[in-house]
Amino acid sequence: MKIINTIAQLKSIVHDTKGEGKSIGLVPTMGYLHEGHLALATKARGENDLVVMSIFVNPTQFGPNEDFESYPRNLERDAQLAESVGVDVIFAPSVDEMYPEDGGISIRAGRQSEILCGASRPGHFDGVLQVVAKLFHIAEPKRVYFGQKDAQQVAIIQTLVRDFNFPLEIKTLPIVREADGLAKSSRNVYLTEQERAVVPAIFEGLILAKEEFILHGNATAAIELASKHITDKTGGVIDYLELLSYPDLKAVTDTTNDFLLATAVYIGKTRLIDNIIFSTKGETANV
Ligand SMILES: Nc1ncnc2c1ncn2[C@@H]1O[C@H](COP(=O)(O)OP(=O)(O)OP(=O)(O)O)[C@@H](O)[C@H]1O
Ligand SMILES: CC(C)(CO)[C@@H](O)C(=O)[O-]
Ligand code: BAL
Repeated sequence: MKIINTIAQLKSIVHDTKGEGKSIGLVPTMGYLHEGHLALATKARGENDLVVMSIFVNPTQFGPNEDFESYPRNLERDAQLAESVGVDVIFAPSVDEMYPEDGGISIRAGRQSEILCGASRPGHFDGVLQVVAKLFHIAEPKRVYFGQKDAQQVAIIQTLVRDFNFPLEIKTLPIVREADGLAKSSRNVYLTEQERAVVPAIFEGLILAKEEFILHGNATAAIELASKHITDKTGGVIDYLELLSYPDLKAVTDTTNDFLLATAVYIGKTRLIDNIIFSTKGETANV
């Protein structure tokens, strides 16, 4: 496995790979890898000739009071894990390599970014689109792999690919969870032992809400049930807990087929997100 830091190095590898008629799978990450990331890489390994994983904590998607500086980083550990699942190339550029000067051109995410995480993190999805658009151009992947844990991110990137005609396929994988249901996240390392013990209640709350909604069709009651469960059990502060149609992220109607039940919860200073995507019959939907 190669670890490279410059765009020129990656472009050269891409040029050679494409010249041989081989396919490239891209797994964009911010590093500090866990089984969620490794599931994406494993899937990519099975479907592409060359697997490129980017590891880049992208400053343009963090707000001024967010955790850009403290976000966990450990390239050595990440490299071992990535190699163990067959990643061929880690692309780990510096901030200067990706953004050579201030005041360049940015992308503005559309309607789907005005709600959920986009409402509490203004500009976040503009930054995500900026970096993924660059990665798509640099790595020229045939397939790009994202986790459903960031369901709003997937929906917005699908819109980017459609509206800007990127010649690639977005592949989405289900959320990988700890044994007690907590969604795996690099930010879980921020949790104290006491916080870690109570956070499975976030997923429990989502399940309660989903079951309530499937049984009675009352979104407000479902959300109240989940909010109460999560607040009572974790002592956290709910940033949002909403039921929307997926992937268009609009208010649900009688004709909605796939639902996104999504939440963000502050546990102390740590902001955790989780969601369930399901169909009218309650089955987990393919996204
Ligand atoms: N538990 C998970 N299951 C499946 N995919 C995941 C999971 N966690 C992250 N991913 C996916 O991995 C990719 C990289 O995500 P990222 O590096 O931000 O990891 P993360 O653990 O979500 O970090 P954090 O939530 O702390 O920002 C994204 O496509 C994301 O959706
Ligand atoms: C897609 C991504 C790597 C862009 O920085 C990031 O938002 C993430 O890790 O989900
Ligand atoms: N996976 C989402 C990246 C972020 O929180 O900025």
